[in-house]
Amino acid sequence: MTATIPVIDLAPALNGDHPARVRVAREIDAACTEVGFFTIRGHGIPVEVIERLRDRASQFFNLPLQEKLLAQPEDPSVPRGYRAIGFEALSHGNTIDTPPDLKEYYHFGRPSWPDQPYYTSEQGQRFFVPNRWPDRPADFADAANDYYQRVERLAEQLMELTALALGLDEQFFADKIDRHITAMRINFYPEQKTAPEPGQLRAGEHTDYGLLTILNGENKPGGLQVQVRDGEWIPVETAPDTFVVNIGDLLMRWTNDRWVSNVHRVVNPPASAASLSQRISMGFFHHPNYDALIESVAPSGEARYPPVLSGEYRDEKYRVTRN
Ligand SMILES: O=C(O)CCC(=O)C(=O)O
Ligand SMILES: [Fe+2]
Repeated sequence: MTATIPVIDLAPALNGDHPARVRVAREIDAACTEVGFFTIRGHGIPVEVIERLRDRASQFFNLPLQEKLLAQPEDPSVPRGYRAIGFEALSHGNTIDTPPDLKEYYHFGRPSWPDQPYYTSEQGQRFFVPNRWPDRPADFADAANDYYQRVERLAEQLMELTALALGLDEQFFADKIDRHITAMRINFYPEQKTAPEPGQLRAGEHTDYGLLTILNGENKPGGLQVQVRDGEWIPVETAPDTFVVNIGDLLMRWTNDRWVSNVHRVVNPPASAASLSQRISMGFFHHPNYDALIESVAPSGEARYPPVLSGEYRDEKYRVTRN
């Protein structure tokens, strides 16, 4: 039987009593154990918020390249602003050698933070980097900040359910994510006017790095696929008012491999549709406080990974995926 991505309705957990939360947590546990991906509805984020950011992103990415490049930091290690095709190969994070991804992206984080050493020290500045916004469209920043803040709240709620699903206190993760270093990326996969190089994809196969990725995608030719247990690649449907949630490496390590940070990729559109197939996806890469130590907690038994610091893990992944 072909595996499918489970759809989980969050509404009973967000509005309901403890037994309702436990039922939803069980669904999350099953999905993360089996495939590491699930789709959520009933999440409470208005579709207008999603559509507004999608629309502003589309306006930006359809500007001339010269104008977009004004929003590209010169220093390649700055994780903010615009990045053009050729900058990144995600597969390198999993030591697979491919040509660069056929995507552009816009990288941003929270708009502001407290004036405290955790954020402003030399180390803090690696993770709390001022956003960079283009002149056009004028309210791109507003749309992005609104979206970021709403999904940030959703991530907190999902981490409470995650703790419940793992048999931990619901607040287990609270002090590990209260100063999180989450970045968002809006990925733009342009139409393909020339054939890709051998082995070149919109996004090469990879696993994500952090806790949970919360992604709003688009069902277009040349979309997201996840590799299931028997090695088969299956498509991940992404309706406009839902999010795809997948777990990242740090959460997999935290669960001592009970949950799987699964391999996924974005394929090329078929040649017949390639010149018409723009696609946008918007990913919130929830990542713990940079000083959180990730040690396997569940289930008990011998830890399969040495402890790792959240911030170090992210920096190393950014370094190796830069093309
Ligand atoms: O575009 C997508 O649907 C997924 C992109 C992705 O996996 C990523 O940016 O990590
Ligand atoms: Fe990914």
